[in-house]
Amino acid sequence: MKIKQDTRFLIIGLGLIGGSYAMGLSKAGYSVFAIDQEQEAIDYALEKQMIVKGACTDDEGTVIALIKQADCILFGLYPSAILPWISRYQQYIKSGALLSDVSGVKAAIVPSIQAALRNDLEFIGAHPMAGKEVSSNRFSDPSIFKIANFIITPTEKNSSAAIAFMKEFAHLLGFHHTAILSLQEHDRMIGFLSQLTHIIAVALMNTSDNTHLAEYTGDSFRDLTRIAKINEQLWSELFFLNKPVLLAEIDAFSKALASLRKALAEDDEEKLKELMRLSTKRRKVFDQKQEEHN
Ligand SMILES: O=C(O)C(=O)C[C@]1(C(=O)O)C=C[C@@H](O)C=C1
Repeated sequence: MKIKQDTRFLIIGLGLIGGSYAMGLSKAGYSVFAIDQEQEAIDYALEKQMIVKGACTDDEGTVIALIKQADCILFGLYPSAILPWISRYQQYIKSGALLSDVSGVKAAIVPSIQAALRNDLEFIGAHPMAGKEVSSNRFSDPSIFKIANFIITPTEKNSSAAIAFMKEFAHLLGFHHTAILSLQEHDRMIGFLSQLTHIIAVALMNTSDNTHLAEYTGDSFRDLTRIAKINEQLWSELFFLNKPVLLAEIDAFSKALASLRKALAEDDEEKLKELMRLSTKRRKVFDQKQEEHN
């Protein structure tokens, strides 16, 4: 299984990431097709030449025709919507096709998808670590992948050919770096790196009604709360699907916050400075690793 110039990609769900995949693949010369529940998303993708052909979910005849000719199907759907889609439509998928997703959680969804899939098809999880604080394919922009990491989460059900295909896919979309993680490693990593950060941004924004402070703010508040403008449907689903990991991360964060509070309340200047030196040291190592990466 290799990406060939005539490989036909079908994107299910033309949101920000689905749309950015479509745009990037089309720009690289591939034939991209799409299915979305909104006719408006299809029309926009056609107008911007992100896809060759598209179908709205209720146009059953065209949907089935597009599924039948696809070599690679990419789900830009919410995680919980993938399995029902597969149950309904896998009967039409071409034998040997590869399926993948963009979901921010893996252990809760990948094993059940793989178990439900026909034996002549293969599903491999993937997570593009890129996004914006807006949804809709109107904001599609494949340049968001340029500085981004791409994570592939194979299981024992995946072939080395499928892993190679996804690596090549990440390369052709311009991802900066590709990593391989198990489903559990992925979910532990994402619980801290992405989910806890969204929780903190929401909590910070909700600490008080701070909207009148817009005319005074500097970068610190702006940077820390950019992601507080959040899609509650998607993110509540992601949080519940990774609940034990996220609860543990929230507890660890609360502990870190409590030690800062304690040092301040007890006028323990040395402790306060020690905590700041620790964060500075860790952030410097993080910066260094990012630079080595670039
Ligand atoms: O940059 C943002 O707005 C993001 O939220 C991107 C982000 C992240 O948390 O870093 C969010 C979700 C994706 O699954 C991957 C990356």
